[in-house]
Amino acid sequence: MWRGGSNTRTCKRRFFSSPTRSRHHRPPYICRLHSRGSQHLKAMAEVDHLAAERATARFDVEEMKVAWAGSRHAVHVADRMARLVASDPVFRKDNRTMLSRKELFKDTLRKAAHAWKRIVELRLTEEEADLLRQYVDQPGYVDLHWGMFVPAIKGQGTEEQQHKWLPLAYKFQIIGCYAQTELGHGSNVQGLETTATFDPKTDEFVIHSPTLTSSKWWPGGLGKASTHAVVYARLITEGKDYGIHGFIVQLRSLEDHSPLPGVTLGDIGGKFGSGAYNSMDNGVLRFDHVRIPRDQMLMRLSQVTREGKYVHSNVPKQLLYGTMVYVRQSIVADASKALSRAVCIAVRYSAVRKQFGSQDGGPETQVLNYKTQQSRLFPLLASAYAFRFVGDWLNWLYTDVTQKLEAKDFSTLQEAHACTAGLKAVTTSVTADAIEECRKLCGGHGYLNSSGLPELFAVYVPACTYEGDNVVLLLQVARILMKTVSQLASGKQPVGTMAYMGKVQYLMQCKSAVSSAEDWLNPDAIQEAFEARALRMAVNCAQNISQAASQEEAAGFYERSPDLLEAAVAHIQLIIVTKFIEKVHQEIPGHGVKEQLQALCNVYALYILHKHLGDFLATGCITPRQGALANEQLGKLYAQVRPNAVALVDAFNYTDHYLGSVLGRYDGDVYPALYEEAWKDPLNETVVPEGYHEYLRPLIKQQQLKLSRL
Ligand SMILES: CCCCCCCCCCCCC/C=C/C(=O)SCCNC(=O)CCNC(=O)[C@H](O)C(C)(C)COP(=O)(O)OP(=O)(O)OC[C@H]1O[C@@H](n2cnc3c(N)ncnc32)[C@H](O)[C@@H]1OP(=O)(O)O
Ligand SMILES: Cc1cc2nc3c(=O)[nH]c(=O)nc-3n(C[C@H](O)[C@H](O)[C@H](O)COP(=O)(O)OP(=O)(O)OC[C@H]3O[C@@H](n4cnc5c(N)ncnc54)[C@H](O)[C@@H]3O)c2cc1C
Repeated sequence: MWRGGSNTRTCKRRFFSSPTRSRHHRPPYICRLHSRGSQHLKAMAEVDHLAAERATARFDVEEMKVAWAGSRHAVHVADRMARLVASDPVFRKDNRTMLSRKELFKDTLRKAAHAWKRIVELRLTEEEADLLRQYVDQPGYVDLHWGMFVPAIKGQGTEEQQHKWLPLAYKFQIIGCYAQTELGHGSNVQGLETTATFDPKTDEFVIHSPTLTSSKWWPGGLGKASTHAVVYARLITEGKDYGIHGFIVQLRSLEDHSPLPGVTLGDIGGKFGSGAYNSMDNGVLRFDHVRIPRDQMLMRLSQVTREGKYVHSNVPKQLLYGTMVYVRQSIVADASKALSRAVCIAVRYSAVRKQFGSQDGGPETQVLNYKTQQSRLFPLLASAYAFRFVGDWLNWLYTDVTQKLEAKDFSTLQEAHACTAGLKAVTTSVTADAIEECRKLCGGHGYLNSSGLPELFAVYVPACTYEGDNVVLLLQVARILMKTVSQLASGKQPVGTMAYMGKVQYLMQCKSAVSSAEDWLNPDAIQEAFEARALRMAVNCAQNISQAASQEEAAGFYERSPDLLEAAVAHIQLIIVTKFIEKVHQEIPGHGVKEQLQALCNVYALYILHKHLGDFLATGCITPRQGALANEQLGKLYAQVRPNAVALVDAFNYTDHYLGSVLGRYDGDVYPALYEEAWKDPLNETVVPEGYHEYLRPLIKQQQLKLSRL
């Protein structure tokens, strides 16, 4: 219907020699087809191409929305904020990938200012304001201002410092960022080089970048927007280096935004993908003996007295890393958002897209009906739900640990570190790979910017690196696992998410009782297999490290680090599976909702088991036959998910604006939208492209001349 080949050919001839034309003077063929497209769009606007899919759902979608969002209130607020953003033309984002870097950055400033205006005008609550910013969906300096600068002051500043700085930040009288990473060091925080030397004569710190590699490099919001930063630097007083501490440093004038004396700063340059994270002004910063008052050192954890004496409060020094722990837990929640967006696009489009299957001109097969499509897509759908629930749990853990820390109980600090680091690493790696898989699941159209997937990938993929490189974070988890295994012999009972290791005698020798595919639907069977696999992998690593008797323990750890990574992943996957099982055990209202979540939980667990079958077999937790039965059950579960798939992504409750994808439209009317979108590209502003007269015409003429001479 839309393959108007003959029209196109005629018109191309007609305009071959015409000069460039603006979009407002479209050639008739474009206008004709285009207006047909618009009319069609209008006529079809009320047609729901996915209605048949929605009709097959065997559960109450509205109640699933509640299960996904966490409460009826959460659904309501999110819905209101999403619509507020979607209906406001300032928040338009469909042209983002076509903007130059400068235009994109200015657009980000405009959106941030407009969002703030709306927040103030409408007197939005903190919860509403956070959601509004989320739905604006454009990385920018505000993410770092609210996400790291404010939390760093809250977590590491004294009451007095909070009292002074937070009201300024809350009202945007200052804009802040988090300046930790340097050109030479990011992962190794203790290796940072920037210095903060106390000068008792003036009661000031002198902040200095002694080398090129000590230049701050990467902080978001630093390049162009921030007036202030929390800067991490080596504290030197009385001639002694006391290691890394945080300092509030003003960078730019509050009058004209020019850098203060001794401060050199700018943007570090374009990043991966069009649009995407280029809206963020990641920056470079150097200090040349910049002086700040002593009371701008964040002094909650340790202090420097007027005389220059260093005093460390009686708290673990790792509390300095508290802001990173906070952000890592929020990144897990973000993973489920990014993953669910990609999956929503791929599921809806797979239900619309048809290929093959008809020999006689009858209807073709929806690609969602292909078993291969299901086996690639449904585990990702299940993972989105799994990450959502483990994210909620992690948020609870973080809040609980924070309350304990307030009461000077540091016993759960290690648990918080291991869970935030490990879950951040696993969920971001899976999500980044899954977005790319969703792009492939959408075939050629997935590669178009208008599918929304390239930009989502480009925005998301640095999450595998920022807030801690995923490998570095998993090695932290592995270290804690090794410590826990080594303590088992002394009878110390592990707690929290490590508690299962206390069942070492049983888990090291247990054999799975599964004898049919259905047996794998028993959560106890799944739990036991995952616990045994994780523990056996950790114990194997510990034995291998200790057997390298000639080596220091650290050298053994280094040698075995690839295996340790896998052991850490197994432990984290166990946590995700456990939290999903616990969620499904709760009372969940709504017709069919619990059954669907149960099915997704089983898909998630059995998919991981299938994917990592080598681990399960090598550690002897299950037999090859039991592995085959798990795969058989997985196939049955996919068939169960199939009629519910579209409704399961509808439950994410995303507006078309937030999804930003012509393939993921709620109404499934994909083709006219794709067609319409193509004409918006700046390259289509003229029929004859710029450069034709300089390069194409002479080339063609030259060839014609050569041919005519033959
Ligand atoms: C819908 C889509 C949306 C997408 C999202 C939109 C955009 C959102 C915006 C996001 C913006 C992102 C901005 C990014 C910001 C940043 O990246 S900030 C910089 C982050 N940097 C890092 O994360 C650095 C990583 N490195 C470290 O954390 C540390 O260097 C290290 C690797 C942990 C090592 O630390 P070190 O001090 O050298 O210690 P170790 O010797 O390894 O360990 C000593 C003991 O300390 C314990 N420990 C380590 N860390 C912690 C911690 N955080 N909390 C508690 N305890 C910790 C460790 O276990 C050791 O314990 P013991 O063995 O008992 O001694
Ligand atoms: C988009 C983006 C935004 C950012 N925003 C900020 C910000 O706002 N503020 C800020 O301070 N920083 C920010 N960062 C910096 C970020 O935190 C660091 O890039 C990150 O912590 C990784 O450190 P690195 O770059 O030093 O990587 P490296 O450590 O140099 O990593 C390079 C490679 O070495 C490997 N590696 C490193 N150490 C080990 C080890 N011990 N064992 C095995 N392998 C190892 C890594 O796995 C990786 O493969 C941002 C980065 C990005 C990409």
